[in-house]
Amino acid sequence: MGKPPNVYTFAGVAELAPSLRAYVLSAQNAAIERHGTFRVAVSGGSLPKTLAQALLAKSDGSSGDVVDFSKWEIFFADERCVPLDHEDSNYKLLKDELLDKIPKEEVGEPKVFPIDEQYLDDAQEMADQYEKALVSVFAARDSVKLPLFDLLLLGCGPDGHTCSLFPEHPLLRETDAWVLSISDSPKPPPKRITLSLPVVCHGAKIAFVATGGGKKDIMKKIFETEEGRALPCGLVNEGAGEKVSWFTDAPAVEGVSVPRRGSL
Ligand SMILES: O=C1O[C@H](COP(=O)(O)O)[C@@H](O)[C@H](O)[C@H]1O
Repeated sequence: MGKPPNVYTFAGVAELAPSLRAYVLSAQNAAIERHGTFRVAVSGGSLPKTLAQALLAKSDGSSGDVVDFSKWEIFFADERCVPLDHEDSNYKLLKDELLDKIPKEEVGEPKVFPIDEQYLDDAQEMADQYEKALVSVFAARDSVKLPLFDLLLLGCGPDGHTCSLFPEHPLLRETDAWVLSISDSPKPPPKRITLSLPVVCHGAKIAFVATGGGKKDIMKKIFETEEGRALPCGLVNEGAGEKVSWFTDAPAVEGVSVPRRGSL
């Protein structure tokens, strides 16, 4: 690995949210400058709530602190094979926490890429169709080896999983596909689709948000042990190095020694 990931720590979520906002908007502004759009992959779990707290806050009025949702293309880092209005749906979670609360007249409306509900019974077909959606946005599969997300916003499960990439699962060895299916997820629901590890690590920027005392043990494992470095979150740290930033609160990293603590 080159340079290690950045780890930012705040007293709590209220203190973390403004820095997450600054980080996301810096990625947004750079992406719009580069290619006119901001392509983001978003996780479910605890992330959408914190993200909403960051993005729905009032702007400080500076030129860089403007959310331009009209330029956002939002994809799902992983999704459960359930209807879009199901309690387990990552899309529903994002919709309830963030999308439905966006003041569209002020900051525009993002283009969102949910799963296609007609493939709910067939996780592999669902993954193939989602990959096709990525191909249509990120150019032809043959000409682009991997899709380049401007930013991936990820969670870290208490077992070290991220997206729907679970510890020791054979999907971690996948090197070719962009989107994978899983039918034996150890965390319910069992049928899901997920971005592959190479796609995650290829992202221009990758942010993990891990908050609360419930993450302390897994953070210790990821940052302090060999075993933890082989967990999905550890593999992203290893594969993407300094492109990775961890947004944590004090309870999540209490007593954890991290390689590089920074301030934004
Ligand atoms: O099942 C999932 O869990 C992870 C982690 O969730 P968290 O609540 O511990 O933050 C999440 O990132 C992923 O998108 C989701 O499908």
